[in-house]
Amino acid sequence: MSSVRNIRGAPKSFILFISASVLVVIVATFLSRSWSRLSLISSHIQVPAVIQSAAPRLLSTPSAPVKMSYTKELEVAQLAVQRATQLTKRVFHEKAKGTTSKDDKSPVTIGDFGAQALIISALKHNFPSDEIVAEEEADDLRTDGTLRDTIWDLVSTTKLEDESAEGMLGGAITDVDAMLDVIDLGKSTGGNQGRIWTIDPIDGTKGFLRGGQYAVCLGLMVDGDVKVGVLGCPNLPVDDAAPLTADIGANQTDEGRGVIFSAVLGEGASSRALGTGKLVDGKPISMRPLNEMSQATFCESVEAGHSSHGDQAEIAKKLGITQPSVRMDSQAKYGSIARGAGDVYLRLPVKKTYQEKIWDHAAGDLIVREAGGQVTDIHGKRLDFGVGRTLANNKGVVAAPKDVHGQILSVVKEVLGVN
Ligand SMILES: Nc1ncnc2c1ncn2[C@@H]1O[C@H](COP(=O)(O)OS(=O)(=O)O)[C@@H](OP(=O)(O)O)[C@H]1O
Ligand SMILES: [Mg+2]
Ligand SMILES: [Mg+2]
Ligand SMILES: [Mg+2]
Repeated sequence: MSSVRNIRGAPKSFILFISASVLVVIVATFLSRSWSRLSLISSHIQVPAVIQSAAPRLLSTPSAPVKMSYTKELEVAQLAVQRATQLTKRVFHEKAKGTTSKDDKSPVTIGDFGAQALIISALKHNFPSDEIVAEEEADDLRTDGTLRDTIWDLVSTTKLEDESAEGMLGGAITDVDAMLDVIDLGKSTGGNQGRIWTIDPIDGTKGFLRGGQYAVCLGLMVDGDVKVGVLGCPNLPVDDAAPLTADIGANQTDEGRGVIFSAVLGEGASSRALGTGKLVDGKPISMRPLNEMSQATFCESVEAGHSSHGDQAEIAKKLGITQPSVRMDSQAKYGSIARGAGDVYLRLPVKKTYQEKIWDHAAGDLIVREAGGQVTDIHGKRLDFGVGRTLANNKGVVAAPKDVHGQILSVVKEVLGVN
């Protein structure tokens, strides 16, 4: 029987099959390259948040996970923190920093109330149905007219210099009574359901009063997990490579100081100079590799009542660390180790009954983890932000580069006598 053959004698059907296969491969390669080029281009285009979050759902197969980048949340949070730091800096430079004492005897200033009002108003403008857990409440201001008017004077006159940035935050609060109501929107009980913002308008109030480190802190939790974290640190050097120094004291100038640390879960951490209008460009940050434990720099609280200095010193000694620890107030400690200016932050419980507040740790925890660190309590448990306004399931904090965290934790447990 004769069959149709080509020059090398292969059957025609076989040649057709090979040609079709080659064609399929060429078309597939072309499509996949075009797709990645398209993705690359789209990553440089500012696409509205609503389209960004919907796009993966529309383009991916039904089983693929939906990627949320929290673009709008991050931008609003950074701008809100930036605006709030303008108010706190005005308080420091222009106003008498008179304090009132809270029930736990800790200080609160006009800066704390004012910063909280400005941040909540920006969040409510952009995300009206989100809940908020914030440190301060307006009770004292409702009965003290002078205090209330001083704060209103600051809040009503603090704006970002860039109109579109200020517009994104919704502009000014309408009047003094609205300001009190806005401050009191931060009374959510927290938990592990839905979207909850956590605000510490001035963390390290004692540091703020001394002219030392403090931080304006904002975090977004979704179902108990921190997704976005932002820390504004007006008194830290802008330069990520600047050596870590203790409290800078009351006579500092703002020159070369002021930094915002930010992170989105799964997308890394960054730092940028704290400005007064639009956000300036940020750059990625990461913890520094620690080749020799003896070279590690430890950060700890200034207040011995917040973290045991004695236990910290013993832990450092057992690890062979000779350098004295650097004491600084606030979550500036988290930001400093995240950018490799220090290595380890220990917060060692002083009182059995004290429960850490979620606003003292949410942003810092995410920023350190996104910069390559591990953050746990003294028992090695991840910090659990989903159980209310406090970290009721945790004791203390151990934050360190991922690869040495276990080694440090075992010495912490040994010195504190815990499992
Ligand atoms: N007993 C006790 N133990 C642990 N922590 C406490 C305690 N009392 C208060 N606080 C909280 O400490 C927050 C200040 O953070 P730091 O400890 O990092 O700063 S400091 O160096 O001690 O000033 C501080 O935050 P701010 O009130 O925002 O300044 C408090 O929430
Ligand atoms: Mg406080
Ligand atoms: Mg605080
Ligand atoms: Mg505070």
